[in-house]
Amino acid sequence: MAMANLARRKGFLLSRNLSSETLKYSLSLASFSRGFASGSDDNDVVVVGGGPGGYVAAIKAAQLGLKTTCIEKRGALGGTCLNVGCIPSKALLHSSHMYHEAKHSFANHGVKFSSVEVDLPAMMAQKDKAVSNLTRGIEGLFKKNKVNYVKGYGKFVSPSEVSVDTIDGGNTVVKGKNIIIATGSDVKSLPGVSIDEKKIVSSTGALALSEIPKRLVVIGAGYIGLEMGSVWGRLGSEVTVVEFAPDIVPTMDGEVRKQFQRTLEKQGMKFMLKTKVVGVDTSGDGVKLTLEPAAGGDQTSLEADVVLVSAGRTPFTAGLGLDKIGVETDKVGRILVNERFATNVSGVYAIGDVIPGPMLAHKAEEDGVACVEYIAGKVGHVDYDKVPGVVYTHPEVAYVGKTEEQVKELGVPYRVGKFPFLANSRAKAIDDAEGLVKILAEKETDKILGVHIMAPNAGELIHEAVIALQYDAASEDIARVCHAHPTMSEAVKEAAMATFDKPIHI
Ligand SMILES: Cc1cc2nc3c(=O)[nH]c(=O)nc-3n(C[C@H](O)[C@H](O)[C@H](O)COP(=O)(O)OP(=O)(O)OC[C@H]3O[C@@H](n4cnc5c(N)ncnc54)[C@H](O)[C@@H]3O)c2cc1C
Ligand SMILES: NC(=O)c1ccc[n+]([C@@H]2O[C@H](COP(=O)([O-])OP(=O)(O)OC[C@H]3O[C@@H](n4cnc5c(N)ncnc54)[C@H](O)[C@@H]3O)[C@@H](O)[C@H]2O)c1
Repeated sequence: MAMANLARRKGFLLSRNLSSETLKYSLSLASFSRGFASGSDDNDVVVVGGGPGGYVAAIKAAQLGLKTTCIEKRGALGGTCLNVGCIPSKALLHSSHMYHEAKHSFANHGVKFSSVEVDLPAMMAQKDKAVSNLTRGIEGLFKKNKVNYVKGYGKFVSPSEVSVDTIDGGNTVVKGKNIIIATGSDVKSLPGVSIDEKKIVSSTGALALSEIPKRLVVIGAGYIGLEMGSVWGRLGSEVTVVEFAPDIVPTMDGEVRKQFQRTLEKQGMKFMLKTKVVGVDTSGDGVKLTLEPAAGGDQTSLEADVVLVSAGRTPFTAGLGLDKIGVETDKVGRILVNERFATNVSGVYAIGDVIPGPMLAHKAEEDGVACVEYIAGKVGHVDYDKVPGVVYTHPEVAYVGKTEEQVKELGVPYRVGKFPFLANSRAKAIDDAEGLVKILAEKETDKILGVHIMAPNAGELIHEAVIALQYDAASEDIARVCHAHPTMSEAVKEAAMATFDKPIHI
């Protein structure tokens, strides 16, 4: 850590003065970097794509004193996450949760209504307002940081030039000494299931349905399927999730996943695991799906009004001209980069969903910052093993580090400490006590290997664990830290106590 800080400070001092000495330093640290602009029209950094990876990289580059342009085709900044992903889905998750609580839980707290109903257009308008405020906010940040913003579709004409078909019908060529590809991802289509965004929708269509479907079939029990299934289930749809694998959310700890599935089932979600969709027929009023066991066998059918395809996402590089400049990709189309986000083509970098690694907004942001720090001759830092994952259902499930299955596979002797929210005073006080904290630690050293939380606010609670893992903390470190009472966070402390010794409250 001390070394990294020293290198950061050194890089900072040098980057304030873009002299030939700076150039030498940055070239020696990042030999693939083509250096910086010196008074010409060329940019030091051009970013293609204005999502969480791209816009954050652009702002950071400008903050480091680099002349920066960001090219974005959709006419709004924020990418998938802000426009059709993280933000609109969380807006609808919150609104639908409020409706569900009002309908099913408020009376338990002594709050009674004569009636409660959904105003779907108002709910959608609230979501759209949140999105447009935030996208405009990023434009404001670009202005504040002097990032040049070009609205249009970019394609490489050479490793240092991007031709942009602008959204107003023109064309311009943007030149850059360093070009960062941050073009993100798109929905993965399934053979024989064509998305029309009406009856068969991707997440984008599922975020903008004009009516509450009576029957919603979700293909894929991953993040999108469970979050969007929860939204429409709370608003009244009968939700059936068809999943090819034997389990929901394959990346989750097995024990937590089982509890999570039971909770979702109690909420009314139905699961058909080890099942594949082999055909869809949209010729009638609704949709008729043909299903088959994943291992093969007799076909069955299932009727739906709307089908959500959420079986993963795929890197998006269409029309970018990667072949023209020879950028290498893997067999699923992800751009291959080294530890400094450099592709095989000198001066061309890639970050976010378009490269291997978790397809998450916060990971894309970290990539973006680290990538431009390297370009500027500084030290960047991203640790993919410590990127938290959160499913924003109710309760939420959040995790960081290894699952128990992964620890077993490593063959490291380990201890497990668990604490249920049923024994947490705050969770009981607010009558929202479903879930647990589970901590895995190395037996010999007590070093924390993984933390898994299912709780109403697990997505917030997990950051204590992320910091602990980042600092190589032991479970005893968390257990001996004073936690405020009454808070949900006390369950993290108690689980840590259960890991290295004994909890108090169970
Ligand atoms: C429904 C949904 C919910 C999600 N929820 C979460 C969540 O809660 N938390 C989380 O961490 N992640 C979430 N994600 C994932 C998250 O959205 C992505 O991981 C993240 O957006 C990736 O950022 P990115 O910058 O790599 O790419 P993107 O956000 O996809 O941005 C890429 C941008 O590049 C632009 N572009 C592409 N090609 C070109 C070109 N040739 N020229 C110009 N512009 C171009 C695109 O228009 C796009 O705006 C969600 C995704 C979906 C679909
Ligand atoms: N809360 C969040 O952070 C959040 C929310 C939404 C999306 N995302 C990101 O977006 C990405 C895409 O989300 P997603 O839910 O589409 O993908 P996912 O990878 O999370 O889940 C896809 C699921 O579909 C299943 N599947 C694959 N092919 C299938 C088939 N033919 N039939 C049935 N099931 C099939 C997989 O086994 C898997 O369980 C995720 O990787 C995630 O990182 C994150």
